[in-house]
Amino acid sequence: MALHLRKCFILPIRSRLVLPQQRIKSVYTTCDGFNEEEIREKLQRFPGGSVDLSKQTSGIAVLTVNNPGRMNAFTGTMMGELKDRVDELEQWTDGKGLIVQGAASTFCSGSDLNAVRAISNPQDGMKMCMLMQNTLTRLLRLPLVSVALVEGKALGGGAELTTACDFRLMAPGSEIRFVHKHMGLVPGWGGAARLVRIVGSKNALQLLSTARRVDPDYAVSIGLAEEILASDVSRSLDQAQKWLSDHTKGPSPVIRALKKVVISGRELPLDEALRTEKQVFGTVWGGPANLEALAQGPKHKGHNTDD
Ligand SMILES: CC[C@@H](C(=O)O)C(=O)SCCNC(=O)CCNC(=O)[C@H](O)C(C)(C)COP(=O)(O)OP(=O)(O)OC[C@H]1O[C@@H](n2cnc3c(N)ncnc32)[C@H](O)[C@@H]1OP(=O)(O)O
Repeated sequence: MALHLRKCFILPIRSRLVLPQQRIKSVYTTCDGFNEEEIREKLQRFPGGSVDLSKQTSGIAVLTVNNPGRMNAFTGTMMGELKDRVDELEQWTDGKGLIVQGAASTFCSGSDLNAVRAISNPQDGMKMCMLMQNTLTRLLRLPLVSVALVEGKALGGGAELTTACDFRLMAPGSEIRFVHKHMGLVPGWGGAARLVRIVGSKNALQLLSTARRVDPDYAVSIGLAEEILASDVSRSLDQAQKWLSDHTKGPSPVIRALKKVVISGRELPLDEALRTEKQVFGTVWGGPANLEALAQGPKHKGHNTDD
C-alpha cells in the first residue's frame, strides 16, 4: 500500500493538459481508485451499437454515436469504444477538426437505461462516471476544433456529450435536454462543470433544475449553440463540414496550436497559461507556415482573406 501511495501524486493541472510533447493525461488515475480495465470489463456485459470514426484527408474527422434502435443510447461497450476512438484521435497528428454526431438524424439519448439499471449501485456508478469523465475531458482537450452536430434529441448523457465539444450546431426542431433531475440524478459525465463554463452558472442551474427542452433558438440566445442549420436535414453533415472547414482553414500545426493555447487559457491560472502559450508559440514561430507567410509579405489590407 505504501509503495502504491508513494507512486500516487497529484499532477499539477498544467501537466495534465495537452502540451506539444506530452500525451493528454486523464482526470482520474489509480490514485483515485480508478481501474479502467475493471469497469470496462463490467460494461462489456451490456453490448450493442458502436462508436464509429472516419478521418478525412482534409484533416476533419467525423465521430458517430451509432445505436439508432435505441436513439443512440450509449451501451456499456460503446462507452469503451468512445474511449478507444479518443485514443485514436490523440494519435492523429494530421487532424485539425472533429464533428461529433449521432446516427439516423438524432444525437444521443444518454446512457442505455438497461445498463444503468444493472449498475445502479454508487460504486459502479462512480466507476462508470470516472471512465466517461476521463474520456470526455480528453475529447474536449484534443488539439482539434470540435463541433457537436445536434439533430433530433440530445438527452441526459447525450446533452453532456454536446458540452464536450468546443461548439454546437443545431438542426431545426432539435433539442438539448439535461433530463438528469427526472432520473433523480445530477450529470455524471462532467456535463455540469462544462455547462457552467459555456453558459454561466445561472443559465446552467436553470437548465439543470428545470430539465427544460433547449431548442435551437434558446440555445443560441444563451450561447450554448453557435448556429442553427438550414432545414434540409439531408445536408446537416455537409453544413457542419462547411462550417468547420471555415473555422479550420490553414495548416493543421497552426490550427492545433491555436486550440492548445485556448485550452490552457481556459483551464490554467494566468501565469501557467502564459508559460504554456510561450511554449506553444515556440513550436510555430519560424515554422514552415510562419516563414511562408513572411515570404509573401503583408496581405491583410483590411479585407477578409480566405487562404
Ligand atoms: C449521467 C447521465 C446518464 C446516466 O445516468 O448514466 C444518462 O444519460 S441516464 C439516461 C438519460 N436519458 C433518458 O432518460 C432518455 C430516455 N429516452 C427517452 O426519453 C425517449 O426514448 C426519447 C429519447 C425522448 C425518444 O422517444 P421516442 O421518440 O418516443 O422513442 P422511444 O422512446 O420509443 O425510443 C425508441 C427506442 O429507443 C429506446 N431508448 C431510447 N432511449 C434509450 C436509452 N437511454 N436507453 C435505452 N433505450 C433507449 C426505447 O426504449 C425504444 O426502444 P423499444 O421500446 O425497444 O422500441
